Amino acid sequence: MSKYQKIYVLGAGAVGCFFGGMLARAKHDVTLIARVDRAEAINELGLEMDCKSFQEVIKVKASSDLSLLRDADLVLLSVKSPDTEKTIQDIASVLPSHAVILSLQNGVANTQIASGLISNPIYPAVVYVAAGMNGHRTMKHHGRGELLVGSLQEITPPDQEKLAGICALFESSGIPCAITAQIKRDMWLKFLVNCSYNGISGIGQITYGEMVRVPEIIQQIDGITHEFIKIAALEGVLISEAEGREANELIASTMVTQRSSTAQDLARGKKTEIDFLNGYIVQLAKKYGVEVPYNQSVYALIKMLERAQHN
Ligand SMILES: NC(=O)C1=CN([C@@H]2O[C@H](COP(=O)(O)OP(=O)(O)OC[C@H]3O[C@@H](n4cnc5c(N)ncnc54)[C@H](OP(=O)(O)O)[C@@H]3O)[C@@H](O)[C@H]2O)C=CC1
Ligand SMILES: CC(C)(CO)C(=O)C(=O)O
Repeated sequence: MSKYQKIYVLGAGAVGCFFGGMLARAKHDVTLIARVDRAEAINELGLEMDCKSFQEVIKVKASSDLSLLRDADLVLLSVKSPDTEKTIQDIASVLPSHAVILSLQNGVANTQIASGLISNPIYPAVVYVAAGMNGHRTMKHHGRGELLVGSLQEITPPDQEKLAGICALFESSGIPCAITAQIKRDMWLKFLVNCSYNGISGIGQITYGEMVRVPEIIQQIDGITHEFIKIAALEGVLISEAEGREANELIASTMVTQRSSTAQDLARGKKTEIDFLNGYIVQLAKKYGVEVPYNQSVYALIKMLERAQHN
């Protein structure tokens, strides 16, 4: 029997509904924590999973009540990065001390932010899935769906046991999940593709498949990647140009019809995660006295679009 009996998905958006839905489909005890309207819609009619390999309506509990987390064994943190701090503060007094948090978020800062605010064990996951929400109760899957999990510190035997339990839970639900001893590097490799694709997909509101048909966009991606690799090296993460190119190409070929989560935020008039993506690279570049004009341009353009929406 899994040690993670009570699972809460904190942030029932695209990623939360994909992974939470898969766990609920495999009959695990899952509650999606969502905004009120979404929770009502899912409780009333179920979560529709429009996946590459199946289309089903999944019966899963949903609520906007964070006090439910008092009996949590596992929390899948799937709010956007700008919401991490407040969300963790909101659950800090509720969550039992044994509950484990797994961050399913992009970027390389969330686990550290969260662990500074709560004493529960918290692990990062590197998430390769392409998903979006159509309305409140339909999750549209555009490709992949696998996880790498690890610890930002050296993996101790108790960490190993917790991470193995998490992998067993996901594997039992049809989600490939592996423990990696080099999670920092794996997070940076995923972070790279987010810097390459998310902003540009958002600016153009275009899919990855459409993006890579434009030679000038390929040049932009190459420029972003070149700068990114320099900054990663300064942060102690060595990624070769060939690895970077391969990581980028794999996204375009496995998630052809996806628009980035940043594009989805802009389309909804929501603040994006850009400060945690290209903006983070810009911030590090300032610290190291390095120029990153490609990342700076994407960052500035997303900031402009965000501001235009909020004026
Ligand atoms: N979409 C994708 O394909 C992928 C996304 N990711 C990453 O996963 C993370 C989640 O992304 P995604 O699922 O796309 O984001 P979404 O915006 O679709 O989902 C987040 C959801 O959490 C809700 N939320 C935030 N705070 C609370 C709260 N306190 N109580 C209840 N609900 C709350 C948000 O509501 P509201 O919008 O009203 O604030 C939103 O519905 C991000 O870090 C993203 O970068 C990683 C891989 C792929
Ligand atoms: C993998 C990818 C690029 C999928 O869309 C993603 O992480 C995102 O959109 O934020």
